[in-house]
Amino acid sequence: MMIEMQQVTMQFGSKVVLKKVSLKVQPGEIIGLVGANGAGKTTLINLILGRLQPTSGQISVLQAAPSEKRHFNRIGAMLQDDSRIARLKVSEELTMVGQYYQQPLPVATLLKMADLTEQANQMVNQLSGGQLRRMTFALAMAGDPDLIFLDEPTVGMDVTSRQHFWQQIDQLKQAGKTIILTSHYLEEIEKVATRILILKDGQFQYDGDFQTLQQQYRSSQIQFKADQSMANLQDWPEVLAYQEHAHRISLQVTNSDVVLARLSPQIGQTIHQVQVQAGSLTDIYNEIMGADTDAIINGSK
Ligand SMILES: Nc1ncnc2c1ncn2[C@@H]1O[C@H](COP(=O)(O)OP(=O)(O)OP(=O)(O)O)[C@@H](O)[C@H]1O
Repeated sequence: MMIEMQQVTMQFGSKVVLKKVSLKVQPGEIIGLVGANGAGKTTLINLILGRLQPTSGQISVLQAAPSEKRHFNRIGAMLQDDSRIARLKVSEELTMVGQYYQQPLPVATLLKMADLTEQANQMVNQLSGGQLRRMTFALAMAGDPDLIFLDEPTVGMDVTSRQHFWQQIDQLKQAGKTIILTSHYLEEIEKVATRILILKDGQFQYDGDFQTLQQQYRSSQIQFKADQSMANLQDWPEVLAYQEHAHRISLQVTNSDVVLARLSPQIGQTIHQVQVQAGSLTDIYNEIMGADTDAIINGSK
């Protein structure tokens, strides 16, 4: 077992962030931890890393206490803060940090993984925001860890860097590493995670794989061409969102069977080219979070 949490509660003063949360993580799992700002994702990671003590409950990591010293060689964490060490070049900092580990990855490998080969001789404090994020990734990987934490890893990365980053994560996945990651880019989580945890109101509202989540919520997208506006569809209880653009109507629905059955007399008459797509993690997330998450994610709302 890589991680075991039993009935963990975390309070800051009177604010309860996690309520009796239990979690078991097996080797090779890629856990996508999602939830609104302030849901407690970083707090959960900090507890597992031993950077915070729970108010109550037990946590074990690699069969020992989270703060156990020997974890240093097996755990890598890319947290939200990027630290800049002035007066060191990228390759120098990676060499220096590598010396602390028993089995460091070669600097050239780290540079490749983080797509920083071209910046190897650049000063760390002169890297751009996205480059610095990649540097933080390289530093997290320096000891070739088995258990990897990635807290909003792709924030600030451009499109190409982001793609390169997820390719690396895919390789780590193939290599059997265990990864816990948070991201507000849910399409990224959907692709890479073998298990999704949705944190809301201090507990996991969902814990399982994406396919099961899709079946459970049956949230889907229906798109079609219509001869006229059909804004009245917004009143149907199964319709979560309605969009119309140049006679193309797009619906996010809770149960596509019900909606299609009701639309069926019009299909081929006033409705054409019907397409149905299973819901994305973003659709399902919106459904779970309900109306109180207008702020969300990816600017999709
Ligand atoms: N050291 C602390 N002292 C007091 N409150 C804290 C502390 N750390 C976190 N909190 C509070 O705990 C809650 C959870 O914070 P946390 O950073 O874990 O959320 P998150 O899910 O990671 O959010 P985000 O998506 O914004 O990163 C927030 O309300 C936050 O204000």
